[in-house]
Amino acid sequence: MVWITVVFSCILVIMLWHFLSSIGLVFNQDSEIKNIPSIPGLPFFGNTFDTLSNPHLKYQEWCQRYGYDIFQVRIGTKRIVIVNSYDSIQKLWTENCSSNNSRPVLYTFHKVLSKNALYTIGTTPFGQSFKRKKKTIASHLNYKNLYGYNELIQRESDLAMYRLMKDLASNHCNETDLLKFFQYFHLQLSVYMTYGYQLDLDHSEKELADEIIEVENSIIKIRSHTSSNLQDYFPILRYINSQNKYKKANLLRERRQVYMDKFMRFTINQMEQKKFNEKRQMKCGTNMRNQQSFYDRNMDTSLVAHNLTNAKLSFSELQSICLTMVSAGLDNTALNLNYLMGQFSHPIKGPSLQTKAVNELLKCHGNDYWEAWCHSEEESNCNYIMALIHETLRYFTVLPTSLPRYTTRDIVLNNSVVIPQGTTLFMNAWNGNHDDKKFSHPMEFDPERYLDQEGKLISNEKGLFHFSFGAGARMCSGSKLALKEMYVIICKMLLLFEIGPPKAEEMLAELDPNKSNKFPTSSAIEPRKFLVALKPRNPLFYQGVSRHIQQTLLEDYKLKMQNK
Ligand code: HEM
Repeated sequence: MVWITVVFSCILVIMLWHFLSSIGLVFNQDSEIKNIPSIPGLPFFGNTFDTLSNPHLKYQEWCQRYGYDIFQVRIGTKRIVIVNSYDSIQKLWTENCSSNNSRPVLYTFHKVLSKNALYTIGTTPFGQSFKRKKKTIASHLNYKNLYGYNELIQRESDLAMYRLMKDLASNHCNETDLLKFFQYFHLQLSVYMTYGYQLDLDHSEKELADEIIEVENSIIKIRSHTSSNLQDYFPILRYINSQNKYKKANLLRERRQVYMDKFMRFTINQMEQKKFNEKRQMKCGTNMRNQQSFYDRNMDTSLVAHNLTNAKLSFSELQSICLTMVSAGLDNTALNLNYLMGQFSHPIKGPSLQTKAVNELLKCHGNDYWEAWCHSEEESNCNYIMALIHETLRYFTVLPTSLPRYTTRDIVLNNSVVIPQGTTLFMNAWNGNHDDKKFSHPMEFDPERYLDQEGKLISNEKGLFHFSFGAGARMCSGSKLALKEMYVIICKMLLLFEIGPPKAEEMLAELDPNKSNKFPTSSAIEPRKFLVALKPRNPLFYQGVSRHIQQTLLEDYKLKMQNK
């Protein structure tokens, strides 16, 4: 009798197991890829627990411990190939760029957070829609188009600097955390470039800017490759406490929708208003142009205005591009700039870095502070500043595991190993950027590594100095904008300020990105808060800049804000 019950129970368990796996509730594990070493892990969980926090460091450790440069891990049901060394990343990402040009579709992000398929370009799987979106953003952010934004970048950076000077004066304190300041600058620029919308950061819209920064930052955390999204890898978790789990994601989506709709409505209204004004002008012969601010006159160049009238895109594709423009560089650009300010503020190495940078910058502009101030947005012609930027991007590696890739064809490595179509690849950008076969003393911050003996920026045939913007077909589309923003802001910060350490030692920047990472489970490195002390480098020039901005830009800016 007992044995009948046992057999019957076994059959029931097997049937239940079969049924649950068929609906994806239990283990439906990807099979091991042949000839690629596997890192030993636990039954059922695989390597999940080892990779929840600072995964790039774990991958680096495995690379050293097992001597494999490319290996596979298993996170729950999914196999992931991790690529670690500079050479292998370059080979896989650039030489096989048409085979690894997609992104994995993940349950939480693509099916829960991004209802209505509204996700950024960086998370869009390969296909016709992706191609249309990528082409549009690439042409908006290419050198030629960005050149047209020089005047805007000049104005916005001047106004941002003026705001900083005013804040320092009104707080009667020369110590500050610059992260928000850089985020505001990027946000104001990208919102205008996207929608022709000028955020009023001095008055009513500071809260709106803070809301955008907070929501976008929280979404980045939800998007972490593994740790916060275990339900992507363990389907059964999707059914446990699902209401609560997705509440936060849904709330963020709704909050995001509010400002995205606000900006879009604004541009559509402005375009209609413009048509109406043009008709009126034709009828009455009045010229409205003189009463318009710089921002009104140039709003036609915005991405939305341009693509609403030359529509090759669907409306949801246009929204997806807008989302990318608002969110993609907001943290990345600001965090890199802030990290460099931390390097500058360091009591030992910081002063010599700054002196060299200021001298080299002035040399490019006939040793004239004003020339350097007024022309920094036109050409990024100071090699040393460019080297500083690339070293910051390399050393800090804000996205240490980059963005995941998904293979659309088989990739054959060394004529023997096949990475099959449909495999997820992670780039260990941290390891590639700190690979001592490519970068000598990789854990030293040394901008000179990017300069040749004559002090010129080392040219790299493929423009690949590091992997901080990714590589290959899905490389960052905003890299030129990010470089330009960083260049202008670094020049202006250095011309205005000597950047020093704060009084309190505990508020000094920690320069090892891994030691200061506030969120080791997130996909981006975000250092803990630190302060820098700012002192006018050249007090006469400092006063002059303040007067110049008041006289030349503030009137126009106020006109725009009054007309809003
Ligand atoms: C310092 C600032 C930035 C860093 C470090 C950065 C980094 C990255 C990285 C690592 C990727 C993934 C690349 C790959 O898979 O190979 C990426 C993708 C992307 N980035 Fe950036 N980014 C920055 C700024 C920006 C800005 C300012 C924009 C636009 C306004 C932008 C737009 C994009 C887009 C559209 C993609 C997706 C490309 C694709 O999937 O084809 N990024 N970025």
